[in-house]
Amino acid sequence: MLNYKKYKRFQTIKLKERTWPNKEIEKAPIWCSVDLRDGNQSLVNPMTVEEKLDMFNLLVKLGFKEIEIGFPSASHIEYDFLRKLIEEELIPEDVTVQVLTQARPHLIARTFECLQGLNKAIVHIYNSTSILQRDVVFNMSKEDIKQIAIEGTRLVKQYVKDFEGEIILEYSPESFTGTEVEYALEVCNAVVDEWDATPENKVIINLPSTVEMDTPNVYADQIEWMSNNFKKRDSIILSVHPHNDRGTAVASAELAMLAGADRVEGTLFGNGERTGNVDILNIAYNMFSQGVNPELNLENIVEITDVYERCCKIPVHIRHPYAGELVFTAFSGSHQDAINKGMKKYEERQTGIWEVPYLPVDPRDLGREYEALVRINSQSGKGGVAFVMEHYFGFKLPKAMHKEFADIIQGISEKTGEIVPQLIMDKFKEEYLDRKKPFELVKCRVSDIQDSDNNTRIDLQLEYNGDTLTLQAEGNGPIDSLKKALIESKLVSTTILDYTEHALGKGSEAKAASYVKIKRTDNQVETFGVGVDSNITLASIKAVFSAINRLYSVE
Ligand SMILES: CC(=O)SCCNC(=O)CCNC(=O)[C@H](O)C(C)(C)COP(=O)(O)OP(=O)(O)OC[C@H]1O[C@@H](n2cnc3c(N)ncnc32)[C@H](O)[C@@H]1OP(=O)(O)O
Ligand SMILES: CC(C)C(=O)C(=O)O
Repeated sequence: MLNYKKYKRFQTIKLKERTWPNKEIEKAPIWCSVDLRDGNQSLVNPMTVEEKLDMFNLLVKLGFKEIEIGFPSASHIEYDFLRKLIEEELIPEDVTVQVLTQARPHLIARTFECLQGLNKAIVHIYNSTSILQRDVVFNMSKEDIKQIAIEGTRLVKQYVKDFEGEIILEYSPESFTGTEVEYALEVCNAVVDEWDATPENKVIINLPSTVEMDTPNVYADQIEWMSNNFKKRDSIILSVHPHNDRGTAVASAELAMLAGADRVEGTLFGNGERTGNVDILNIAYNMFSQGVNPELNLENIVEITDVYERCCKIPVHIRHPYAGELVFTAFSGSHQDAINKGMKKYEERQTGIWEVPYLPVDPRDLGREYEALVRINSQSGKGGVAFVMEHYFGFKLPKAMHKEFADIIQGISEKTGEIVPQLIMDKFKEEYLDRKKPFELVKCRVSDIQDSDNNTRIDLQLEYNGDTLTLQAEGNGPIDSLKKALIESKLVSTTILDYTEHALGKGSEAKAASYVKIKRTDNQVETFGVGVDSNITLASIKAVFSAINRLYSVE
């Protein structure tokens, strides 16, 4: 049995009048990407300077205005990367870079050395305040730990005096979720005081769930409690930095925003220590899917995925929210049917409001294609096959024909697994368009006539079981004339039950696709036939022979 008694629950807080459950996310927070720092420090092989630059450029393109570019005092690569950004003037004017350092004198000194020449930066200092780390890592009292934060702030302040650019301070009581809130508050208030923060010169107080330890509602309570109890709330930008140990970082960030967070730190696809940071794309697309402007340029998820996979060397999972290869794909019949119908209604209604079953967002808004919405295997149904025929090849099969063709396709997919669109089309040709036995239409002339009973004459040349046949008849229209010619030939006995057609393609290249449903009167078997031709009359005649060939093919 699992030894669950080995674990204890961390204290929750008893918030009496929490307000966050009644709120909604109405605007984007200040986003800060920590891909180049928290994301990078968790990689098997941290990014090279070139890869960091690729990632930085992507983040700028996505519209991040605050980017933690690294921990310059940690390594040469980190240091050199910031120097490159500064010396080659690669930081756009509206982007503020952020650098992380422990609240330790030599690391702060090195950080400021690296920052020289920059107009504006966020200097992010941290020390762990958690009960556990105070004990096992530092073996220090609460007061001593608070002094690390105060001393770090004092040092930054000193360096700022000789620094030509603007410095914003960010302070993180690292492992906040393992810290008593009262103590975290005491440390943060001390930093705010030491910095002399004012509403005009705000300090960023970042409350990380360095390790996600509880359900998102507990994190939200902690954030709301802190937000309500800061001495100088108006002088603070309240930031959160959720990790994903329990797999609920996105929910934690969202509830924290309801609870008062102004700013969210996270990464693309949630890369970061252990199970990662919060996935900023996920939160942003969630907002977008609820009609809230995420204030990031997220139109091209394919490009975002490519750069991320290249720089981090981590593949994006096929089921990753919004980005995964399969997240807009249905294999199962009932989902395919609902998507197919929903897409048709969406196109017909033209309301501009997206409402399609199973698809929380329009894949095209993210730079994804509709084709991948439906893929066919043995779990698929007739709606899915019809969707593929229409969206890949332009054939709008009549509703009554869906089952007939889907059954043929399922017969194959049950044996072979997934069946790709081109194979579906190949089968469609084999079954309907290319049948030449027992009848092959060699020539066909349809002419208008002046007759009291009939207005059309048809002349046909056919190959039939190795013989050449010529048939002709008069009727009201081409199909009626054809029907009469076939009856007179006595080779078949059929009734035409249904007929539809539509244009295939556009402009001068357009063809007609015709569908007929025919019944064999001797055995009552019914089937569809399909004909395609640039001449609409010929398309319908071909459709009749397609159906007849299907009905008589086994003889
Ligand atoms: C939650 C987070 O993600 S925080 C960010 C973590 N990121 C990184 O650590 C990546 C970059 N880090 C590094 O390159 C290195 O760890 C450095 C440069 C920061 C420090 O390197 P070193 O001093 O050689 O080693 P190390 O990290 O093991 O230092 C541990 C010491 O720092 C102390 N320490 C750790 N954090 C702090 C802090 N915020 N303030 C003061 N002391 C600290 C520890 O108590 C320990 O002290 P001890 O040597 O007396 O036992
Ligand atoms: C430095 C801090 C913000 C951090 O990365 C964390 O706590 O996870």
